[in-house]
Amino acid sequence: MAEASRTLYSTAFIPSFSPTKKTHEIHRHLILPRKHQFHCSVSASDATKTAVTETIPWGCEIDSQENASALQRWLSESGLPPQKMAIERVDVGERGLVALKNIRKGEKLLFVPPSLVITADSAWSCPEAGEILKKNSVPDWPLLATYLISEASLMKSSRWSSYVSALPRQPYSLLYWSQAELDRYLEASQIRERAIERINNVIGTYNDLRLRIFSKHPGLFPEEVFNIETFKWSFGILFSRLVRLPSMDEKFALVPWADMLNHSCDVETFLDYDKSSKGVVFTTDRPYQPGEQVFISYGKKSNGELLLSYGFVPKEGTNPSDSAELLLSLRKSDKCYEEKLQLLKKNGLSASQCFPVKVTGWPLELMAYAYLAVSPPSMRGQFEEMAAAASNKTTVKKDLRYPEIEEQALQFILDSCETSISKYKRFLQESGSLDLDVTSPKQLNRRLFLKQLAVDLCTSEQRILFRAQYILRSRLRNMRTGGLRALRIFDGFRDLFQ
Ligand SMILES: C[S@@+](CC[C@H](N)C(=O)[O-])C[C@H]1O[C@@H](n2cnc3c(N)ncnc32)[C@H](O)[C@@H]1O
Repeated sequence: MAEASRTLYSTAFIPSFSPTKKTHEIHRHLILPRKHQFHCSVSASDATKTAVTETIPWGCEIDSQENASALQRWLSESGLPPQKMAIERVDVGERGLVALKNIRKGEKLLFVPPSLVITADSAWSCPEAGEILKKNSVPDWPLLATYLISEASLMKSSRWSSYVSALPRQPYSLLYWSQAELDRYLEASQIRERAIERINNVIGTYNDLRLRIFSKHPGLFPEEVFNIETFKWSFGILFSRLVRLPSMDEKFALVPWADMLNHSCDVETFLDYDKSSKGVVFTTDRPYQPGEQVFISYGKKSNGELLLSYGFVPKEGTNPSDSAELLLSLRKSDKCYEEKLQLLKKNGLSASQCFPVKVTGWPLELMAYAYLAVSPPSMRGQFEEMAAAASNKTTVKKDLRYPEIEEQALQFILDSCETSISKYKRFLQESGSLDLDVTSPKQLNRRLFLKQLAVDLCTSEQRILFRAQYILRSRLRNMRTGGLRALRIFDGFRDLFQ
């Protein structure tokens, strides 16, 4: 868990946006107050999706060099200092920043001035609209989403016009997958649930704004402009480009130019505000030669999280922060089911809970949950401490040990792991052996592109679960053979005493 908080501190791009997420990740990002959320069904049918791309008049094709060059010109004219990088077409991420000169390890780059950064405090081209949102205490994420739509709709009369024109018209993220696509391709992965939750959050946020604000000021927020399709676009942009700047009071920001940097799992550097140079910078943690693409880290995220927010999956085995969510559930047949459930709820958990498993192991919370799930009624006195240790919201002692039920707990985790592996196996067998090395949906049709992403994700998650399965089986084998040996010795003693 300490790892999780450290991870989030160093996170540059911060897309997470799921207040009801059933996982052990600490939320440091802004989330909408629950009372402002509505539960709507996901309606992103194929037809809707086509409509999205057709009705969003802003932005460009994700690989457009022309719009990127115009952005570069406008930024230079608007105060961006001369750069050691330029936007170019790249192999990883379509467009990216490429070194023009030798860049040393430890060098500060970018220096984007605050005047070129979009935050919740930025001036609105239509100030009345901004004032109404602020009067209604709209939090940063929905405020920035509305700001982006408002500025985009003003086209050339917005000062951000060149920036908006260079943004992707359809950002890659699971927000743009239909319910049918999520069901078909991500059935085995817990990321499917997170995507549905996120889509519902975006729809709920939009509905809330519409009811509370837009419908009361139709002149300022006409539905032709402020609708669910445009909100999906603006949230897609925020999920894939918004950063939190630790040294700028943790402010959320869109940083033109800096947001052309792609992610690499091999680097750890992230964007921040540099008080001495008064600009947004990052410090390279490796050297680059002219022509090489320069990367930053979007944070220590699993492949599933990268797909969820950014729409890509790193190559198998290249992401040291990768994890697979393992779902554990209380058994309905458990005599103490209700009692255990109440204690879980008290600790913010539920009857089914996901825990992140890595190739290097699993969190102590997962083991505590497993102990609780298998403990007999005679251990009632320990239920409370087990439930508390299973939660990442408490600071209680987590490293619990109950030797009398350890074997059952490990078997319980193994069973859940194998149930999950069988789902991945089924999906991967049915999808055949795709290996298309796809970097752009333009190269292929959408169906194949999404399928390849899903195959890449499921292969990497399955690999992690295979590793967990191996460890669990070995431990159980050792326990059982150790137990047998002890029994045999005991039998020998018994013979002696008879
Ligand atoms: C902050 S933007 C980076 C600039 C982006 N390439 C562009 O042309 O606008 C994030 C998006 O870049 C792409 N991207 C970033 N890192 C990537 C990677 N390692 N592999 C594939 N795509 C990547 C994804 O489409 C992601 O949603």
